[in-house]
Amino acid sequence: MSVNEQADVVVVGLGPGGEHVAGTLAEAGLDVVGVEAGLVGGECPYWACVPSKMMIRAGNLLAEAGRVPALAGAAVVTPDWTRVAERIRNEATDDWNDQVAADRFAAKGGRLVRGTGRLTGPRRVTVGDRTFEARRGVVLATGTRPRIPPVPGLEETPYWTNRDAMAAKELPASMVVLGGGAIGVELAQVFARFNCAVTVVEGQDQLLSQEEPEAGKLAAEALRADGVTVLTGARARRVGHDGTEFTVRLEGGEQPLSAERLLVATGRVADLSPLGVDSVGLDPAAGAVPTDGRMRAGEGLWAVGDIAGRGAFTHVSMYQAGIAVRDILGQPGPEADYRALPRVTFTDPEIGAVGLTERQARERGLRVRTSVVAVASSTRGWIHGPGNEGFIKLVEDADRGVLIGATSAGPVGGEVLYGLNVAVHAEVPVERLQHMIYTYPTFHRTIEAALGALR
Ligand SMILES: Cc1cc2nc3c(=O)[nH]c(=O)nc-3n(C[C@H](O)[C@H](O)[C@H](O)COP(=O)(O)OP(=O)(O)OC[C@H]3O[C@@H](n4cnc5c(N)ncnc54)[C@H](O)[C@@H]3O)c2cc1C
Ligand SMILES: NC(=O)c1ccc[n+]([C@@H]2O[C@H](COP(=O)([O-])OP(=O)(O)OC[C@H]3O[C@@H](n4cnc5c(N)ncnc54)[C@H](O)[C@@H]3O)[C@@H](O)[C@H]2O)c1
Repeated sequence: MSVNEQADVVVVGLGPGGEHVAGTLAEAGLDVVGVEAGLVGGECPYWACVPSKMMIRAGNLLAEAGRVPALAGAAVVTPDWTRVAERIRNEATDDWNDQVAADRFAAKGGRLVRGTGRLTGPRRVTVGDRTFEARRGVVLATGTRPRIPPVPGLEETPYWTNRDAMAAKELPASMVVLGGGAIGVELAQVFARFNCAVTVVEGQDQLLSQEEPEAGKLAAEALRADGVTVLTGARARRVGHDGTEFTVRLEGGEQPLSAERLLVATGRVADLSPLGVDSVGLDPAAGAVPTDGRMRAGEGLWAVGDIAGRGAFTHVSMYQAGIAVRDILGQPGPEADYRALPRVTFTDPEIGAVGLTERQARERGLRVRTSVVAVASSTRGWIHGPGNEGFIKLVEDADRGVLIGATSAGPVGGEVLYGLNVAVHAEVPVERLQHMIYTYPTFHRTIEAALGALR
């Protein structure tokens, strides 16, 4: 009979959230087992945030060079994807090898167990033929996988997900992107800037459908300026592949789209059933693990990151990890608060947002004042010239006189968002924001103009 192994805490999944929990608890002196089925570090460093932002950095350089003639003379650039692919392989992912991360965890005192973990009861995780009993409890941090929509024919084709796109040594000549959310728009723009003919097929009426309509419109204009064909309100009816080329037939469309590659970027799902959540009384068919403000999902059970369903972002997973760590160590601190949840889509222009959209605020029955001011109308935006597209949109709870949402789009729009993030998080009265000194001539001075334009 095998004897169960003991630990203080077992963390299942070592993406950004799980790695942070496991490493911090191990450093604090707990006996921590970290279970990882893939690479220590998870999606973000190997197939998501980091390599995609390296691609974007490269694409933005090309675009900036294209603005030289208007402002500074002449520039001839020759896009070469091999430089991007090499940087991702050599600098970002170590050729998709996680030894450095595994060693880092071991150096903190953690015990790495490679394999697929499964809950087999309260405080119990089984990995292959080993079962671990966690004295303090189990932390679930297994992230998400791409959601593949049930479009007839799609499953039988060699479609790409983000993983294939991040590992591409060469770019296809043409690509259809299914889904115009964060992944779809970021990668569509990069690929187009490296001369791939891209078509984005988005089911909703706007790109970035969870953001402000102005954000979706701006993203569409930016993509079109880079030569991307943007189809909104468009749904794939059937997908095929003849060994060389994809065909995508759209609902109501006559001519099918054809392309060398098809990237599916239609959201993410958490797979709770194989995780054995039913063994602790949770619903395996649910879309996420429900958690309280301390990231508790039950007795001796916590969940952090994408799997908690409160925003699929690395910064959310790290934030929740910090809260779970405090709770496990019995340390005081505030509970999770998502009022000022920030996100940035790293297109050019960057589109950052925090808190509620105008529509979400109105749906909550709030009395709302809003404003939208173009970055180009600010001194800095005007000086910047080509590439100055963008805007600040503010959403104010008029009864309380505080901002509850904002969008910052433009050059470094994600950085400019920071001030708005503070305002929403700390509930700084609009009246006080209006009487602050804003450095001249910065992009963020558009915030001052937008505060004055609230109606
Ligand atoms: C293309 C792309 C770009 C992105 N860009 C950004 C960005 O710029 N900024 C941002 O904030 N977010 C971005 N994201 C989202 C970000 O990658 C995720 O929110 C983040 O990785 C989630 O972290 P996590 O800890 O929840 O899980 P993950 O990173 O998904 O890691 C989960 C880990 O658990 C492991 N695992 C799963 N099941 C088991 C099991 N049963 N047993 C053991 N191990 C298991 C997996 O192998 C994986 O390593 C991007 C995502 C994509 C796809
Ligand atoms: N910069 C960032 O922070 C960043 C970048 C990439 C991804 N991410 C994270 O990863 C998550 C996943 O990204 P994503 O782009 O896959 O998801 P998403 O939810 O952001 O967007 C998916 C889009 O696909 C559309 N869609 C769904 N089914 C469709 C269909 N059958 N046909 C056409 N369109 C369809 C949706 O309407 C939606 O607009 C994001 O929600 C985000 O949390 C973050």
